[in-house]
Amino acid sequence: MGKLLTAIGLMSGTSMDGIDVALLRTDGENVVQRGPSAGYAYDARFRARLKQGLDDARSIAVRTERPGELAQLERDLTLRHAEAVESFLHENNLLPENIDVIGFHGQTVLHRPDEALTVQIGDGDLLARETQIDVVYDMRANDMVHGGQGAPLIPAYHAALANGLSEKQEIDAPVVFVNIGGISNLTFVGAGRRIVAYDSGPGNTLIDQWVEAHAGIPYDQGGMIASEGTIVPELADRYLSHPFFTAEKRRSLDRNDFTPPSGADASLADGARTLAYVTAAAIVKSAGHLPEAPATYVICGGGRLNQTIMKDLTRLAGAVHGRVLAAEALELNGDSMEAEAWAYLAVRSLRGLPLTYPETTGVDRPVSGGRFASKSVDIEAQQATRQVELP
Ligand SMILES: Nc1ncnc2c1ncn2[C@@H]1O[C@H](COP(=O)(O)OP(=O)(O)OP(=O)(O)O)[C@@H](O)[C@H]1O
Ligand SMILES: CC(=O)N[C@H]1[C@@H]2OC[C@@H](O2)[C@@H](O)[C@@H]1O[C@H](C)C(=O)O
Repeated sequence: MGKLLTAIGLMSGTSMDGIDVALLRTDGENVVQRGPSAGYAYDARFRARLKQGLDDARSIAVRTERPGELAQLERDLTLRHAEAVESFLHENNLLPENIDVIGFHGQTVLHRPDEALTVQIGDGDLLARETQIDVVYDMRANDMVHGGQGAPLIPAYHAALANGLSEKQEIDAPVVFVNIGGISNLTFVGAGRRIVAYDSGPGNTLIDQWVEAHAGIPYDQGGMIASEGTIVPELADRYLSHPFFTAEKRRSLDRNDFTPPSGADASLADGARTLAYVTAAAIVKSAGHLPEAPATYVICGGGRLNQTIMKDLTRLAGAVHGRVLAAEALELNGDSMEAEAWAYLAVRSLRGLPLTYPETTGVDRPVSGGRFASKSVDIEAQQATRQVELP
């Protein structure tokens, strides 16, 4: 066992609903001690700025470019993360010196794996300065440099969690972890801890876009709207016949890879119902590319709170002998898992351990990643300046 470090993970996912924060003590390998977690929601104005940021990012050709308002947005996003850390520490009676490292995801504003281009805005140096905690950030870039899709990165953490679960008798192997966020992704954990992972299709983004456009609300709480509708088969087929599902190679997704239906395609309830079905069916369809049919599906991410998705998933996976469980049924936290993962990955990065593998992102060989921002860089810089100024 390596030295245990205390890490905070920060995730602002593709749903752009807020910042998830989680504390973890870990050696970056098998020891995972989960601590408190919290979510800090964005206000509607900031969400709108983030959405505008996706448009501004479309013209980026080199990943350091920040066209339009992106530079200011990156600064404001980072400061919001610093505030989230400050609140989290305060709420849990912790001090910056109790934390060894922060794993900072930032916000994905552009993801084009076919062009080896992925951009997460988030200024690690500024966050380290503001929080007075060392930061590891920009964790997707090195994977892409080595031929990977740059996503998903959570599988290494899923594998560590599966290790803890394997002692529980009630779990039938093989297990697949499914994260239903804005986009959905899955991690298969097979015999000998073999992990196979990829993005599995649209998650909540299409549903969110649909109910926002036609009901003025950010998401379909509990899947209530969907529960009153009927599946429109032609619309479902349009999504499920996308070449993404039949391609030879698994490809990671950008938020904009699937576009929402038009108002003419369905009523509000039927549209929500159809998109919930598409989310569930996409997961089971994508699971068809795994080495074996999963016996247990562990569902994480906000989509597990949409009961219509969960009912469809239970039925569709059940038809191929898979049992569907929400993360909480295994005493895991489906809301904070991604933030926990970023804490875990930060510790792996510090230790030079791989973050990604050929069977998770398609990378050439297992590679580590992440950039390091020291909390003390400024003090050193100031001291250097003072020395220069001495007569
Ligand atoms: N109570 C609820 N009922 C139904 N859906 C919900 C509920 N709470 C959250 N969601 C859905 O979950 C989404 C947020 O999920 P999550 O936080 O897992 O996504 P994310 O981390 O932003 O995305 P990704 O994993 O793709 O990066 C919301 O946009 C919403 O659609
Ligand atoms: C480029 C990017 O930010 N991708 C996200 C997104 O949200 C879900 C899915 O698409 C996954 O590939 C990834 O996030 C998760 C947390 C990951 O990297 O594991």
